[in-house]
Amino acid sequence: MLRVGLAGLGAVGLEVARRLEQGIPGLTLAAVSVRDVSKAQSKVAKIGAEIPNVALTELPQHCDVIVEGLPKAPFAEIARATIYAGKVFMPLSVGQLLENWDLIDRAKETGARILVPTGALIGLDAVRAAAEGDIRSVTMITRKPPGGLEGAPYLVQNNISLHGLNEAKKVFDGSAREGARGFPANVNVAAALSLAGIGPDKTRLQIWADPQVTRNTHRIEVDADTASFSMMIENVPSVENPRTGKITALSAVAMLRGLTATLKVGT
Ligand SMILES: NC(=O)C1=CN([C@@H]2O[C@H](COP(=O)(O)OP(=O)(O)OC[C@H]3O[C@@H](n4cnc5c(N)ncnc54)[C@H](OP(=O)(O)O)[C@@H]3O)[C@@H](O)[C@H]2O)C=CC1
Ligand SMILES: O=C([O-])CC(=O)C(=O)O
Repeated sequence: MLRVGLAGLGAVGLEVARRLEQGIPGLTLAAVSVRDVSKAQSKVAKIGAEIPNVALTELPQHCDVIVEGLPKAPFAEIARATIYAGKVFMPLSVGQLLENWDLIDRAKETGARILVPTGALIGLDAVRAAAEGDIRSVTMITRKPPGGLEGAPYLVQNNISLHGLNEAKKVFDGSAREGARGFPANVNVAAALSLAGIGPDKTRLQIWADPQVTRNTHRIEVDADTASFSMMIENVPSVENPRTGKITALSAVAMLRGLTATLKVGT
């Protein structure tokens, strides 16, 4: 059995916990790291009773695989602990991976693996395949309800107000790296896309605050020597955190399942 640990039990962590509790062949929920055990326990009864709640830095001692579903601030703590311990690290705060890039070299030394789920996005299988050839351009266009973008550092730093918006407004146009830095709770998907394709500096990103949309919408356009493709996903917001699409947690579950599956489909 592979022992899974969950760092954070919000929209991502709680759903992954529920699915593990229901049973996934070859995987067991071994430990969690949460701030409020009683809050977690009201949703997954075994937490704190049979499943230990431990400090973030201790989680890797109890587990083979860690799924990270934290805000930006504690990311580095769990990422470092997991990678230094040579375990499998599955981050959802992918933008923070770009900010802690030294961890890739450290993982090569310790034997750790960093597996990034497709998350709230689509089509990273095709982008990875195209990257084996020559990709000319990758562009992502994200549309979110203005409320979902409120408080983003880029908006604050540039005095961009979304108050009373009644038509779509482009609030960012730049590289995936700059976008992930300026909107750390909003476009981890752009960081993942960039890692699958041509990197965070060449991947272009537009972010629109759009009062007409109720779902977080991401469109990808890729031009490569092997194929040109465009794909769009409209994410249903999760109950625990409306900024996070429901499919994000399920993407991590699908990736976990793939760790032990006999038959695995997709690149
Ligand atoms: N890659 C992708 O496609 C996507 C990535 N994301 C990203 O994934 C991450 C998780 O998202 P989501 O689940 O919605 O986030 P939530 O805000 O719903 O949950 C975060 C969880 O982390 C807990 N937490 C905060 N600080 C600590 C700490 N120091 N130790 C332990 N637990 C802590 C919170 O606890 P408490 O409730 O007590 O504060 C909460 O349970 C975010 O960075 C988000 O931006 C989101 C969507 C798509
Ligand atoms: O859920 C989404 O649509 C994407 C998201 O928040 C992120 O990438 O951080």
